[in-house]
Amino acid sequence: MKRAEVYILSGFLGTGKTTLLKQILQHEKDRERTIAVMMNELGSVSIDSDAVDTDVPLKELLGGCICCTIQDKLESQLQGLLFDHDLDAIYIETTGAAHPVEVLDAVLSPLFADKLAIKGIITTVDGLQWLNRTTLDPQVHQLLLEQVKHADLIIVNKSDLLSEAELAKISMDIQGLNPQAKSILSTYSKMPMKLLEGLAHTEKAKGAASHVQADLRLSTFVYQFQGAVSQKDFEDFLRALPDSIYRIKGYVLFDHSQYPELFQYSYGMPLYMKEYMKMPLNLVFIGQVTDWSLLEQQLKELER
Ligand SMILES: Nc1nc2c(ncn2[C@@H]2O[C@H](COP(=O)(O)OP(=O)(O)OP(=O)(O)O)[C@@H](O)[C@H]2O)c(=O)[nH]1
Repeated sequence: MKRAEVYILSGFLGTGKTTLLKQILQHEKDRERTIAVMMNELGSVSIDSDAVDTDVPLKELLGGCICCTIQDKLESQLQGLLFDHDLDAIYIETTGAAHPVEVLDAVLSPLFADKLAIKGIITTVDGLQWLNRTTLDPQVHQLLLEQVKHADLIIVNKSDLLSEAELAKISMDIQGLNPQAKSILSTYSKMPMKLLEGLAHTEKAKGAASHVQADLRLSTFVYQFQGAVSQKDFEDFLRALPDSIYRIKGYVLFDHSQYPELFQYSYGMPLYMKEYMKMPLNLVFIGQVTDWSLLEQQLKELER
């Protein structure tokens, strides 16, 4: 089954996300791929939707951030897109206020996570703002750092407004924060499109060796249980998990029940909610993990 590639465009307000999206859409048009766009804006009126041609399915999520207030809306819109179109890729432009972990969390609903292939997070940075970042509100400053730390590709934009020395300083800062990501200097968010095609978020996570230096980038993993497991064994498995796993959610069927439970786990805290119907037994993981194969093995053993 073809999975729709998912690209998340992150970056603070006004850093060049829409400018980037326009170029990507042109590139996808040239490649004749079927794509959809989701745009999230905090306000109740869409500002950037003109950037998207009318022949590209576009879902707008207005009036809140996908990572918090309008998660449910995102889930139903994504499900609608997947149902109505045979998509090659989905581009999600987030609000500048979105945290990358929360965006991934919002996108990966256990109902359809197995139909998506998360390809990566592309973060745009306004070079001048980056240099002056310590003058920002501390929370905004922290968010800027998180958006860079968790990116797979970083576009240091608006380089026309900076000197060579300033550009060198920014590149050093950014590579220091996230040495694994590719970072490029750009004006008007221009980038070689082969970088986009080279992004491989999940695949990279599967293939890499586990002993390499801790990877700051996020990766995701979806496991599908074939049947029921013991609750005690499942809880033992949870207790042994490393801190680098931020989030798990999905449906787990225990051998003493008829229907699965909705399972939520964030930063070490598990929560169960009874369901009263059959649900796909998908478990979605989000973390800073370079090799999910050990975890996959442990999950398989729970089913024995
Ligand atoms: N000087 C200069 N301006 C740029 C560059 N890239 C983008 N801009 C301008 O910066 C402004 C913001 O760009 P957008 O692409 O709308 O940024 P955004 O991240 O989508 O903004 P939000 O949707 O508000 O979060 C626009 O007026 C762009 O024309 C650049 O490299 N240099």
